Amino acid sequence: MLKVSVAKSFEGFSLDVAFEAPAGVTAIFGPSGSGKTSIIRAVAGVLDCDRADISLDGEVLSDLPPHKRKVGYVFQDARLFPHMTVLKNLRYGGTHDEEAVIAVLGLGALLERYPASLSGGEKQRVALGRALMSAPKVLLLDEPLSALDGPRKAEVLPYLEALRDQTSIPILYVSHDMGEVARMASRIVVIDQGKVALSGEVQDVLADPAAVPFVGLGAAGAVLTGRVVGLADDGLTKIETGAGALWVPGAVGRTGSHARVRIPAQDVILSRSAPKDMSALNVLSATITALEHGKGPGVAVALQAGDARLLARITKRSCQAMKLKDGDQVFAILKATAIAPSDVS
Ligand SMILES: Nc1ncnc2c1ncn2[C@@H]1O[C@H](COP(=O)(O)OP(=O)(O)OP(=O)(O)O)[C@@H](O)[C@H]1O
Repeated sequence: MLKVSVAKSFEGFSLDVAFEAPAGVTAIFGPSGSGKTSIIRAVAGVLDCDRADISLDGEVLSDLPPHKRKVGYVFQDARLFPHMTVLKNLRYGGTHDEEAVIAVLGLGALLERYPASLSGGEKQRVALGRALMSAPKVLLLDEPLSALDGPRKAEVLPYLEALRDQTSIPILYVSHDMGEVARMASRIVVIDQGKVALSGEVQDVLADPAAVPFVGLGAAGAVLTGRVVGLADDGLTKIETGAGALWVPGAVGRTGSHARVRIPAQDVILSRSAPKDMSALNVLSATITALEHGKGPGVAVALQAGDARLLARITKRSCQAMKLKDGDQVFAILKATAIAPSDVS
């Protein structure tokens, strides 16, 4: 377990946060300038803090200089040495588990190449490999995909997921992109103006109506976990989740594999009665557990569907017309095509 408690004042900005990150991915999410990079720099030991209590499995890191902390740090840009081959860049980090690292990041065919000949996604994979070969006990990823375009991101994400699944160290993952967070992270720490606004399991935090003001309307929404049942002839995949069965577009994973599906709050429609003669394929029976009226025209509606939580964002007008209140039974309707392939993993 990584325990972080740090404070630092700059002119006009002060950071004061405390959170814990177990093995696996903890996302550090927040708007630009909220203090995410400062947190990462504090853990790495390169920010001179006013207060720093950082420990890993009981061992105090904050007293150690950066090179003794055993942290791997990957930045937005790969920062590779241009005059060294990929292999030499990797070995600059160390030689820990070299074969396994090269395999998990798919670097075998790139080893003799120089950074100038690599795509942005390939460079980031090398930067990840270099960090891993130093045998880190903590991995710090500061927006590792933000400099990449959509297709490059999509190319690197599966490698990041494989890395996540094969390592058992805490990974702090800074990102602005909730789709990425929902895919990669099991926990999230939401930072707002240098403070922890919310933290916890991704499923719980994102389905919490109180998260909407912090994560933004577009990012709010549930993350459901489930198992792939199979691909139908018409190109839709069935996923059995705690909230019920969902149909999502395209071929998604092997039958029996684990899947996560992000359901953005703004893509959920509510109905009092079971819809008939309607094109939407995904209709989940749910109970309202909370209603949070925003400052604008919207209401965030928290729902319990089976053993999963969902979040819907509807208008105040609809909420009044339907007379919705806590404890009401409703149907949550989700159009299959609204589930983007990148939101399923
Ligand atoms: N060395 C410094 N001197 C003065 N102010 C600083 C310094 N480092 C960071 N800050 C300020 O601290 C605040 C938080 O910066 P930080 O880079 O941690 O935010 P962030 O959430 O990572 O932002 P972004 O998403 O844009 O990278 C900003 O207002 C920034 O200007």
